[in-house]
Amino acid sequence: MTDRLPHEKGFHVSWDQLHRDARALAWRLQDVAPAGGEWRAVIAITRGGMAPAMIVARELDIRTVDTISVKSYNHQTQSEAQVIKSPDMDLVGDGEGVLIVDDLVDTGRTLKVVRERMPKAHVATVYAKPMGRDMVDTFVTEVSQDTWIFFPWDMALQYVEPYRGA
Ligand SMILES: O=P(O)(O)OC[C@H]1O[C@H](OP(=O)(O)OP(=O)(O)O)[C@H](O)[C@@H]1O
Ligand code: HPA
Ligand SMILES: [Mg+2]
Repeated sequence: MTDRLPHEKGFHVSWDQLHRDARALAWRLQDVAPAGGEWRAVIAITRGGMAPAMIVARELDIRTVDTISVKSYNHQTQSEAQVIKSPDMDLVGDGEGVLIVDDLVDTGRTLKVVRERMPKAHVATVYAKPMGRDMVDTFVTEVSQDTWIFFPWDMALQYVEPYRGA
């Protein structure tokens, strides 16, 4: 995971916005569905991919959903990703006809290891940053590399002081 501290900008996503954007992703995916029009399964990249994957699976009426879990390790400046939970590989095979969903691509490290496992799968994210964009087949919104995306599951409503105090 990239450190959020050096990021210049923040892009705050509400549940409502995420729902709309994940639906927009499903809409785009309809047009690139495999021959016959059906994806065999959705694979969510945990944990951030689970909410978008649920929405996409609902919109496209895909009932088979599995997960892959990828953990990033930081060894000083070098960061690498490892699969710590695989989907059912009998189901997934080489990924043909399978849709992989994540909330965003940033550096592309997560998707690199996922793609190695399922080279023929279609990879979709809701948001994308330029460094990782080429790892994704379909996405909805691009933000700049120096933007940190804040997701609704990491946020809480909070009181804010008015601009002018009493
Ligand atoms: O393109 P990358 O640089 O690899 O970054 C993108 C990944 O980082 C975040 O997941 P994270 O590993 O923080 O775990 P989480 O989904 O459980 O929050 C995000 O949900 C993506 O999966
Ligand atoms: O911009 C981001 N937001 C949340 N999680 C992330 N993981 C990598 N980049 C990001
Ligand atoms: Mg993630």
